[in-house]
Amino acid sequence: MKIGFIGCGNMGSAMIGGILRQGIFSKDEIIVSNLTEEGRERSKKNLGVVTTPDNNEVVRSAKTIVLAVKPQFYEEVLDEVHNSLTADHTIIGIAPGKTLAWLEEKAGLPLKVVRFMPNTPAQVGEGMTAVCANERVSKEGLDEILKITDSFGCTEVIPERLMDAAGAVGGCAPAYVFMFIEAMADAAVSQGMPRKQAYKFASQTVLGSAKMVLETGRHPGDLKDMVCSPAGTTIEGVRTLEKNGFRSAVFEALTAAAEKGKKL
Ligand SMILES: NC(=O)C1=CN([C@@H]2O[C@H](COP(=O)(O)OP(=O)(O)OC[C@H]3O[C@@H](n4cnc5c(N)ncnc54)[C@H](O)[C@@H]3O)[C@@H](O)[C@H]2O)C=CC1
Ligand SMILES: O=C(O)[C@@H]1CCC=N1
Repeated sequence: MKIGFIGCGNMGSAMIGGILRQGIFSKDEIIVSNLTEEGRERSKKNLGVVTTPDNNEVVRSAKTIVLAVKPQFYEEVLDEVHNSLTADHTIIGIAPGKTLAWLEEKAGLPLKVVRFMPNTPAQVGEGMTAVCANERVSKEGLDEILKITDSFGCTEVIPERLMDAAGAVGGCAPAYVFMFIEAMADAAVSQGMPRKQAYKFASQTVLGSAKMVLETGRHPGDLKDMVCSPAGTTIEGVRTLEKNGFRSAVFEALTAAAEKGKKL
């Protein structure tokens, strides 16, 4: 086995999907544990990977271990497996608030520790993942790890102090974007557009706008100005968004998410 996942729900399966698609590891090089029979069956059926109910089996079988359970279960999982961990293991935490130092302390021995902050667009190969690692991870070791995150989208290596910011603008933000898409589509439906078509318009518009920011390198405000004709329709919408505190609402939402990350 090349890599093991303890827990495999939304985020674990999104990451494994990318790893398999890019051929980083094959199905029989990935072992996944899950508490529930249903979860194991889902991983077997959708991903074709090896599954087990035993978290220790994952640690005994693979040297790179991703902790893909909810943050609340990190401590009990590390308690459960710490006797199977060795100095040759690399553990990868993907939960907000679980720092490199905390993970190493709970693992109970000096070992290589990495943090990812991925997001669910990994499922379609368009993830945005932040990565940081402790000093035991060599440059070559980090390069191997980055091949994994690159398989499901873009990666940025960042200092650990920025992980909560990355959690807000990367990990959590798809939820806010989906809310924005849903709200735009609702408005189009209220104007008479069929629901399915409204989702297509809203989603493709978000995708295209994001692509413009990435590909032109132009300031988002500049790109916004390009859309706003004098005395036109768009600027009326901009006025309404400003009146309703759109930017401030987004600012506060990401700040709340980042602050929560610091407390977990
Ligand atoms: N969902 C998201 O958008 C993102 C999630 N994350 C982080 O990823 C981690 C996983 O989140 P999700 O995939 O959303 O959760 P999830 O609930 O979809 O998946 C967790 C899986 O772990 C299994 N599990 C629970 N306790 C277990 C145990 N003791 N041993 C083995 N398996 C166990 C559950 O049955 C479930 O299938 C969390 O720490 C979360 O903070 C990070 C970035 C984005
Ligand atoms: O809400 C959460 O805890 C996870 C972390 C980042 C996105 N989802």
